[in-house]
Amino acid sequence: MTDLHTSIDKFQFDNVFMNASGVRCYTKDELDELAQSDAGTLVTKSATRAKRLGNPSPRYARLELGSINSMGLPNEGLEYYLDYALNFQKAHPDKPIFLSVAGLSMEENLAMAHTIEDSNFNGLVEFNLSCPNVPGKPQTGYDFDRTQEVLTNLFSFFTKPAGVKLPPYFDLAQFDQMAAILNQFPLKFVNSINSLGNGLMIDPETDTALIKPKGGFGGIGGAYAKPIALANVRAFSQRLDPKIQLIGTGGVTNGRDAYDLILAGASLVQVGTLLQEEGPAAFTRLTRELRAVMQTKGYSAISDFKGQLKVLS
Ligand SMILES: O=C1NC(=O)NC(C(=O)O)N1
Repeated sequence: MTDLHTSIDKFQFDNVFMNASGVRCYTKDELDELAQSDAGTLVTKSATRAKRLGNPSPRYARLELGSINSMGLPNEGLEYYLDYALNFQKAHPDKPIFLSVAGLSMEENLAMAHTIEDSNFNGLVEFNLSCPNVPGKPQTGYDFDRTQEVLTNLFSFFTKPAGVKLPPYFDLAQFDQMAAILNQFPLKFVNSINSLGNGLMIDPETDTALIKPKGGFGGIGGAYAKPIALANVRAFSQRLDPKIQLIGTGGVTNGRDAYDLILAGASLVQVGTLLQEEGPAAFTRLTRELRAVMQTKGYSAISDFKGQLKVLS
């Protein structure tokens, strides 16, 4: 029987699949649905200190090969998700979960990190450095000096297990530069990628941008993202200290897509657009399909093929 068990640092998960932050994880009810699904764990919607309404609708649209979104970090505020996480870990001590935070400033990120550090949260924290959709706010992950500064300040006091959610990079020199920064810090994981920032799609009937915020600019997810996600996971798995594990996010529509992210080096696989469109039952299908691919290949465990992408010699 194929085993989908995986781990990050000391944390064990009985299944490689989980949601991508922002998808079906805004409310306690949505989070409970994820917890009851076949997913191995879950991550909360990226939190800001205070509750946010986010951008005006329409702010999400399904596309032929994925999705476009400019949600603008709508969320219930950090306390809401921290409260959920503390209750969850009491009820499910054997199921570690992820808490995602996305401060709109250095001060906000550090303030939220202090709140979490001072709490009894015993899961993993995902610092989102890559939201592309807050008007006027650049993606921290594209500013190397700022990233260095945020992580330096953060790890001057933060001791809980943490990682970062990165935007996609498209230049090998950027992989080198970013990996050199990330390797300086006690990160447990790097999650690549967030949506392909600031795409644009058009309604053919009305010649109008599909979504309202930012003149129609928004993050692109789904099948469009797969080759970029594979490259980013692979590039960082080749450059990061082995202590820093990869989470692969982007373009997962079936078991083979998940298998490919694991081949590229991912220890966990996050699902966004597909989960948004198919619901938590997607995890049951993905699990079945990944097991089938593994069986075909003669693998019985994730470790049999993780990071084993071959190249032409
Ligand atoms: O980090 C994010 N990535 C996205 O694609 N969208 C959300 C958002 O807009 O809140 N945030």
